[in-house]
This record gives sequence, C-alpha cells and structure tokens, in this order.
Amino acid sequence: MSNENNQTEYPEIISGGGLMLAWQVKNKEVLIVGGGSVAAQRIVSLLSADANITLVSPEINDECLFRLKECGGITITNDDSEENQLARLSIKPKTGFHTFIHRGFRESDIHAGFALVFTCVNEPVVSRLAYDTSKKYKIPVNVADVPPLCDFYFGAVWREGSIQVMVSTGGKAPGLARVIRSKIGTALTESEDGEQDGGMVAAVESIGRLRALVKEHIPDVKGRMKFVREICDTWTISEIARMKKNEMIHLIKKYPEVPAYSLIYEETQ
Ligand SMILES: C[C@@]1(CC(=O)O)C2=NC(=C\c3[nH]c(c(CCC(=O)O)c3CC(=O)O)Cc3[nH]c(c(CC(=O)O)c3CCC(=O)O)/C=C3\N/C(=C\2)[C@@H](CCC(=O)O)[C@]3(C)CC(=O)O)/[C@H]1CCC(=O)O
Ligand SMILES: NC(=O)c1ccc[n+]([C@@H]2O[C@H](COP(=O)([O-])OP(=O)(O)OC[C@H]3O[C@@H](n4cnc5c(N)ncnc54)[C@H](O)[C@@H]3O)[C@@H](O)[C@H]2O)c1
Repeated sequence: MSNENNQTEYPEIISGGGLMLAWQVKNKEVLIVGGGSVAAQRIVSLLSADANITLVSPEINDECLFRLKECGGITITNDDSEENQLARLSIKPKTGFHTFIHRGFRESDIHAGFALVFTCVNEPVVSRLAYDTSKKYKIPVNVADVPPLCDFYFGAVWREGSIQVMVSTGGKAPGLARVIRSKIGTALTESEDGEQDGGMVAAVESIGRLRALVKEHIPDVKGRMKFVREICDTWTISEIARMKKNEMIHLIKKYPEVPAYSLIYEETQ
C-alpha cells in the first residue's frame, strides 16, 4: 500500500527521454539499405554485437567492401539467375556480414526473417519504402537522419571490453554527443590514482567471474545479490580488479559477511 510519506522516496518521472537498452542481436539477421559511410558505421556497430548482416546497395564504399571480405561474405549481382543466387546463398557463411546484394533496394528484400532494418541512403523515396515495408512486418527500423522514421536512434558509443556507454541527446545534438562521449571515455579510463589503466574493465570481468562462483555456491538468491552489491559498493575498483580466484573462494566462505579486501588478501597469503 502506498501512502503520501513514502511516495517521495520513489524517483521522479522526467518524460521525454528514450528507452536506453543494450539490444541483443547476436546471430540475428539484420538488413542494411545503402553502402556508404553511415552504412560502414552501422556494420562496425552490428559486427561488434555479433549480428548477421545482409546489405543491399547499387554502390558500396571501400570500408563496407573490406568488411564483406573480412567476413568471407558473398556478392549477389542483378545479373545472377535465381537458381544461381540460391546456389550462392546456400554456401554463404552463417555469421557476420555474409551477403551483399549489388543493386538498388526492392520491397521484396525485406521479409519476416529480419530482426532489424537500417537504412542509410540519401534517397527519401527509398528510405520511405524500406520504412513502410519494415512496418508491414513489424520490424523495428532506423532511417539515418530522419527521426520521425526511427523506432530507435543511434547514440555515440564508448566501449572498452564489456563496458559500453551510449550518449544520446534525444536527437537534439548528435555532433555534440560524440564530443561528450570522448569526455566520458577519458574520465572512465582514469583510475582512482589518476593513472590511465584498464582497472574498470578488469573490475567488470572480475565481478563477472565472482558472480558465476557465487551463483554456484550460494543458493539464496536475495542473499547473494546483497552480498555482490555490497562488494561493488564498498571495495575500490582496483581491489575488485585485482581479486584472484582463490581470494574469491575465500570471500564466499565469509558469506554473508563482506570483509575488507585487505583482510581477504592477508588471509590468502
Ligand atoms: C550519434 C550518432 C550515432 C550514429 O549515427 O551512429 C548520430 N548521429 C551522428 C553524427 C551526425 N549526424 C549528423 C551530423 C552532422 C552535424 C549535425 O547536423 O549536427 C553528425 C556529426 C558528424 O558526423 O560528425 C546529422 C544528423 N543526424 C540526425 C539528423 C536529423 C535531424 O536532426 O533532424 C541530422 C541532420 C541532417 C540535416 O541537417 O538535414 C539524426 C540523428 N542522428 C543520430 C545519431 C540520432 C540522434 C542521436 C542523439 O540523440 O544525439 C538521430 C536522431 C537518428 C539516427 O540517425 O539514429 C553519430 C555520431 C556518433 C559517432 O561518431 O560515434
Ligand atoms: N546519423 C548519422 O550519423 C548520419 C551522419 C551523416 C549522414 N547521415 C545521413 O545518412 C544518409 C547516408 O549517408 P552517407 O554518408 O552514408 O551517404 P553516402 O552517399 O556515402 O551513401 C549513400 C548510399 O546509399 C546508396 N543508395 C542509393 N540509392 C540506393 C537504393 N535505391 N537502394 C539502396 N541503396 C542506395 C548509395 O549507393 C550509397 O552507397 C544520408 O541521408 C545522410 O544525410 C547520417
């Protein structure tokens, strides 16, 4: 039951933002329409997320072509007979940027097998057709630079290891988003003593390993969540980062108590 007193403890709603998510596209099929510089950026983002890519465009720039070759992908041309196309498709690799369709976009290029569609063309009519067709199949779509035709916007992303930070300005200032991204990246890689190191990245990996062990050895879900949260809250990033497997095992034996890292270190020497 809510009452007037505890309502003030709940976060205030500030509407007008986007829903910030880490969309999982691993092994999912996505379609890119266009083969220019924005398409090349989309390819980098999508390959980093382990998606499978088909790209359709009458022209392709060097970077897109480089990615196609890097992935061992195949090119299907307009002159290919249907039989030939099917034969080529049956030998395509299953992952990465696997197919380049070398011609202008057609409505039939979009089908229910695609999880997402990205258009990066300078032809509004093509973008509109790709958008309408995606909507017909209820596929989420991003039309670069046309906010009303976007189910989701891109943002400026900073990434190191498993850590990803995205800056969105809600479509107001994309150029500034990339500047803010750089400032955040610099701030994040500075360790507590001002050194440039990967402490934060190592700490994330370390907590990942600890959580796997904790799940194995502590059956009480609420208790183990509180335990891991307390370690994250009370230990420094560099202490978390340097934790070794034998120290983790020793720490788990102390559950539900969370001692200082120095104690765990001393007791495991
Ligand atoms: C962040 C980034 C990610 C990425 O695309 O990967 C991104 N745009 C980037 C750069 C960039 N885009 C533009 C310029 C030229 C300078 C300028 O105009 O400012 C530059 C700067 C440059 O290239 O340096 C032109 C532009 N962009 C949009 C419009 C339409 C409009 O505003 O109406 C126009 C004007 C067209 C015109 O004038 O007609 C719209 C969108 N661009 C977005 C994302 C989404 C909102 C993001 C947010 O909330 O901030 C959104 C809404 C939809 C989308 O495309 O997803 C990427 C940099 C990150 C990186 O480098 O990693
Ligand atoms: N959001 C962003 O970050 C951002 C930044 C710069 C530009 N843009 C916008 O994105 C769009 C693409 O920009 P770009 O720099 O990649 O342009 P570009 O000219 O490098 O690439 C456009 C591509 O579209 C292809 N194309 C043309 N007709 C086509 C068709 N019928 N079917 C399929 N593909 C077709 C071209 O062959 C080319 O490969 C433009 O509208 C631009 O304004 C967005």
